[in-house]
Amino acid sequence: MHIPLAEPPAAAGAEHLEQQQAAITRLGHELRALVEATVRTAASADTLHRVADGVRHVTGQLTGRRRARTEIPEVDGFPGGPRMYSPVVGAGSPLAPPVRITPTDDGLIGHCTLGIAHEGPPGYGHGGMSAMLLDELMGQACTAAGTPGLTVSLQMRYHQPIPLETPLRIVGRVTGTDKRKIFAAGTITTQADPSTDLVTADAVFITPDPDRTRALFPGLEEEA
Ligand SMILES: CCCCCCCCCCCC(=O)SCCNC(=O)CCNC(=O)[C@H](O)C(C)(C)COP(=O)(O)OP(=O)(O)OC[C@H]1O[C@@H](n2cnc3c(N)ncnc32)[C@H](O)[C@@H]1OP(=O)(O)O
Repeated sequence: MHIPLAEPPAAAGAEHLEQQQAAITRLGHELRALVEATVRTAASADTLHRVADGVRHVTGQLTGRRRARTEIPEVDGFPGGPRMYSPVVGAGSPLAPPVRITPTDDGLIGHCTLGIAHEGPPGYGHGGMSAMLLDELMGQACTAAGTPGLTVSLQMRYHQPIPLETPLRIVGRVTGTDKRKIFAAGTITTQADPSTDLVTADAVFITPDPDRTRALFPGLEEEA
């Protein structure tokens, strides 16, 4: 089964889409600022209770239709398009750094800075965050190469701790294919010193067969 990559939006509706994405991006930015303030604050218990009440009030304003679990958001393109709520690249997700990705001749490069909210050892990034960053970059590299797949194996090697609040460079590239299997490799370095690998990874992705693809992604089936 050929999995069609997401098309760019048609001109009609593109303006609405851009406005929606801009609003989602703005809310994501403010939510990340809230998360950052939350994990750094030394505010008193009274202040924390007052803020919690305020946040509960704000959350109550996000009413209306809720997206179903397998529904692909109208602001997204899947696979190969924007993922506004991805915990890695989603501008609208308070969980995401978010990573900004650009294509290269050999794969993809991502840029991001991890904050205290992504801390593992004090002052350094959580190992699970590194795995998430590399899984995403390698997965997106598979899609960019025209062979989208799901991760079935992820081998991580942690050489040095990832410094927080330091611009990072994440590389993902496809190294080979074998029928439905796609092999990929990735590295994390700082932007200042791209020749010193801090974390490296190898992964295997598999393009699901047609029946599995339809079962896993009913939203993709409707679009295709
Ligand atoms: C549409 C995409 C959108 C892609 C969208 C991308 C979004 C990016 C998101 C980031 C990445 C993720 O988080 S992905 C989420 C985390 N991953 C997952 O949840 C995947 C869970 N796994 C699965 O659902 C399943 O394993 C599938 C559907 C991926 C594959 O199942 P299957 O189709 O039954 O495959 P199966 O027959 O078992 O295996 C096919 C071939 O691969 C080999 N194989 C199986 N496992 C491994 C393995 N660990 N290492 C090496 N090789 C393996 C088998 O021996 C066989 O080789 P041979 O006999 O043919 O030689």
